Amino acid sequence: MGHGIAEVTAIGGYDVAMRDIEEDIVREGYEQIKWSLGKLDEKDQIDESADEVLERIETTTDISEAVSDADLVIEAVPEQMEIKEDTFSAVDEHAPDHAVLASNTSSLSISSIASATDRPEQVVGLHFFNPPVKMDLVEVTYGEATTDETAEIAHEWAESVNKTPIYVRKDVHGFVVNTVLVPFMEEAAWMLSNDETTVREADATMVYERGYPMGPFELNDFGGIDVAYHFRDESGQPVPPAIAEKVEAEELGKKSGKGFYDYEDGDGVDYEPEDSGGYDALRTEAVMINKAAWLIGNDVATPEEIDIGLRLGGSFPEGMCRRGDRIGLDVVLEKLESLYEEYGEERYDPTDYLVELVEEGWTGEDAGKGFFDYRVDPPYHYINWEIDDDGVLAVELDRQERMNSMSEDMFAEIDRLLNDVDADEVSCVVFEGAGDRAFSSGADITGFTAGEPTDIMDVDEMFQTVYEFPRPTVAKIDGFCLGAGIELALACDIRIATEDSTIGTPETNLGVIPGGGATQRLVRLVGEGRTKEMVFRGMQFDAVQAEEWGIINHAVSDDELEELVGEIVDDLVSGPPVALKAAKQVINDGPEASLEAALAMEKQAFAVLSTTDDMYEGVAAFRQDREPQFEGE
Ligand SMILES: C/C=C/C(=O)SCCNC(=O)CCNC(=O)[C@H](O)C(C)(C)COP(=O)(O)OP(=O)(O)OC[C@H]1O[C@@H](n2cnc3c(N)ncnc32)[C@H](O)[C@@H]1OP(=O)(O)O
Repeated sequence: MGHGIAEVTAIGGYDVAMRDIEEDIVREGYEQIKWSLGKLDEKDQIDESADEVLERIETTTDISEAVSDADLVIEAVPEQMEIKEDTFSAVDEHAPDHAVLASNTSSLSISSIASATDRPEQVVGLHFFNPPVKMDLVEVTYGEATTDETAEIAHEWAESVNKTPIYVRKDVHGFVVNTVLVPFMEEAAWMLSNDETTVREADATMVYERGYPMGPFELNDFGGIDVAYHFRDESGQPVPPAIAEKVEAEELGKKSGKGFYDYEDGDGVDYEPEDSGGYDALRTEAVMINKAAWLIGNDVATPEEIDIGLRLGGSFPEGMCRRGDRIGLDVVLEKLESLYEEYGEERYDPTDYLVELVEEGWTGEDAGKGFFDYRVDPPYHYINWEIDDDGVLAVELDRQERMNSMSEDMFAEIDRLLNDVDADEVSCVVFEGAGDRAFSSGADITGFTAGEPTDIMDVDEMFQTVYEFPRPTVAKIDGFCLGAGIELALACDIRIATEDSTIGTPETNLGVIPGGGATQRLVRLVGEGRTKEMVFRGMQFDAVQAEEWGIINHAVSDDELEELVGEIVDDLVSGPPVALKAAKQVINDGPEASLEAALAMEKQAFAVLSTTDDMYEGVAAFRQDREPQFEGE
């Protein structure tokens, strides 16, 4: 883990001294960084060359040499308190007074670690997820003595190396992510121990019916069953027998060849969709939501932070606060109360904050408020947007952990934004994807088996809203643009992409067809033959071919993208708003009418426009040889 953190830090532009106790170990870490940077360089995922980044990393076995001029020291030694304390005490002795000392522990107390130093107020947790190069999340954890200033320095530093930090405001065991995530595995293990489920039934239900990326036993095997065991044991909590027995038998999961599944003599993870059902998913989710409520009620984290943590750290399709608001907190509370009555276990005891919300009637989205407030300016979780002084509405699809794939919520947020925004304040809309990998990789596939067919069919509303939005829309594509991603782009008026972006309609590979308008919009754009070939074969190709086929307007180099989109936007901003609106309407509606009717539509629009102030302004500007100043009147 240490070398991964060193790599991320160097990619972020910092000089790094990487220290381990033996030359061989530190060299091995360096070689791994070199290999990883080479791969990133090859895939064009770093701005500099691998060698340039490597130049910023030096290795040593001498702790004083490593830390004597450091501003930030990040420890990633084995998870044993004694080793942590020894390391912190040595670092404290040699690091400059101003230096912040951080621990990458995932389970030990920051306060205890800090007590080995004379500067506990400058000690903080910086918990990375594995591998740090790939995983975006960092938990910034306060110890008892940590000052806001120290936590802010750590938070800002994490942002500066392109990570997404969340604050963990109290030093609680498991911090934010594991506090909520561990019950996902544990509750299933309790149910298995009580013969209330089977491994396959639990995994299949959570994946195929509830949309989680892995089942609880699959996840346990993946992360190591001993890790789950120690997590419980360290906190003095009883361990589910199903987990303890596996650890005793040294069946620790994938790494040992056998866990809940058999990876050596069996088929490994082998549950099927038909195994789902029967498992009490709400029981698991209620316990997790109860934990989330406990974190909020005790000022450890906000609902936003918890949900970002679960999405980025646990690859969950949505956070548990959002999920709780959807399920209904009254339903969750009722479930917990009945479990508490039946089993008497502390984990079912509803936390005060959850009870308070329900008593106040704030039971979730349907009530207008739950963990989140949906009443005024409901939150946008999956898109970022702003309108600049020129009226350019920039919409960024932001679900980077899943290639900006579109969940039901993201579809709804785009639709809501375009319906709620005052179109008169908008000159044009530009859609793009957050991060540097994708515009959007399509609809969220994990939602396919979890949702009702009617929910999935509802997505077309958003595409239609985009298509009919009365202002010009532009898709700025850089990276994967697949499935619903290209369908959103096709609903836009103009599409610009970087040359190596991947455009395609892979839906038939999933046994479905495009459902956001591609079959119809593509056929109108590129004809039946090409549409059928693309859709039937689930084709994906680069933007140069997409331009050749007429699917996008321009394929440009990485350097040219901003410039060309900027030029187009400038033209749209300075164009005559009423005429652009009319042009869009006539161009959109014309093909659905007979030529005669379409020409009549155009003629009528022309006639109306010829009475506008903008037309007089256009003509006057032409005569006076100046740029027109259109007012949209
Ligand atoms: C009505 C509309 C219907 C549709 O749109 S159907 C969906 C059509 N789209 C697709 O079939 C594309 C699916 N995605 C892919 O094929 C690949 O991804 C890419 C080629 C885009 C990229 O591949 P790579 O570079 O190897 O990345 P990675 O590890 O596959 O993706 C990173 C994380 O993103 C998740 N992800 C990507 N696309 C989707 C998606 N469309 N729905 C849900 N998750 C997605 C992955 O699973 C993974 O996640 P983890 O890191 O947890 O393993």
